[in-house]
Amino acid sequence: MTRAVLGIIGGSGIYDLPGLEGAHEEVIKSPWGEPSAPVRRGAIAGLPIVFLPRHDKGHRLSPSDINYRANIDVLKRAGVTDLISLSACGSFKEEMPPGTFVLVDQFVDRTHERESSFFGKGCVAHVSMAHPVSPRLRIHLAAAAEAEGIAVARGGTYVCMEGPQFSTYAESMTYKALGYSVIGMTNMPEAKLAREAEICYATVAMVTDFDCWHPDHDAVTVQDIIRVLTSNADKAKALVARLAQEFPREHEPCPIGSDRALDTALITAPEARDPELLKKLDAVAGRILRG
Ligand SMILES: CSC[C@H]1O[C@H](OP(=O)(O)O)[C@H](O)[C@@H]1O
Ligand SMILES: Nc1ncnc2[nH]cnc12
Repeated sequence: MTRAVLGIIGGSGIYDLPGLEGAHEEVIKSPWGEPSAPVRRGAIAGLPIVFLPRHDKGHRLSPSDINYRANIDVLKRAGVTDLISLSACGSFKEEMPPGTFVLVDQFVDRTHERESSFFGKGCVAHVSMAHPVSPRLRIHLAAAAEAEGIAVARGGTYVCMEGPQFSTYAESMTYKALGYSVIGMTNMPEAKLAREAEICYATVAMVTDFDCWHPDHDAVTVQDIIRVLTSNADKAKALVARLAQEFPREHEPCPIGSDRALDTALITAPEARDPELLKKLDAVAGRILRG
């Protein structure tokens, strides 16, 4: 049995997690470079929690400047088994207005300027991303949201754009026509890297705006987003507190195998592997490489 450690990545408006018992900062070194910030470790209702603000305090980092590999690597080193991303997003659905928390179950990756894999030359791996979100985490999140009286949508597709500019009207209309639910700039490659690191991942996509497609709403601005962020952030913190109270203390095996994703992914023959890359993979792929 593995002890559950819940990781929380705070997005826009969530730079701290108040209420962490015994909270302390920990600087964790990563061979993948600088993470966004030191992690903040503590507990809620006795459940170990590791918090990382992806834009750092003061929102210093833009989505394209975040070192997603270092972030996931340090969370893995910190022992995180289950990871929740708290993210602001725009909505393409009338029935998902600002204030709605969308428990997305799919992602579309339209980013193009980010390192999106731990693997590559000297150790090639292809993990499945067919089902990118842990169904178990979504169930726990839905129960916690219900208990807190938070309006949730159970399922939806999050399209991740590169940014930092918001979408054009044509892009927004296209995403809407394609049936996507929400848009943001950060959950890819984060979700892919979590899968490679065998960490179960789920997103709470917290709607702040209708992007720019809605005939009755102006095109989104950061000022509009900030107005909604504060109340979303308060609800998110209540959600996390409730989730932690109810969360199983032993990591539950993932029904879709997110926590064993590398069992079927490595293709490079042992004798063709690059020792330098293997060293960097010590945390992410240690389970499978050490055998
Ligand atoms: C401040 S609006 C745009 C910004 O907000 C979202 O960030 P996060 O996912 O970290 O909450 C969105 O992805 C953009 O990065
Ligand atoms: N409309 C939008 N597009 C991209 N990222 C966002 N984050 C919050 N709202 C957004």
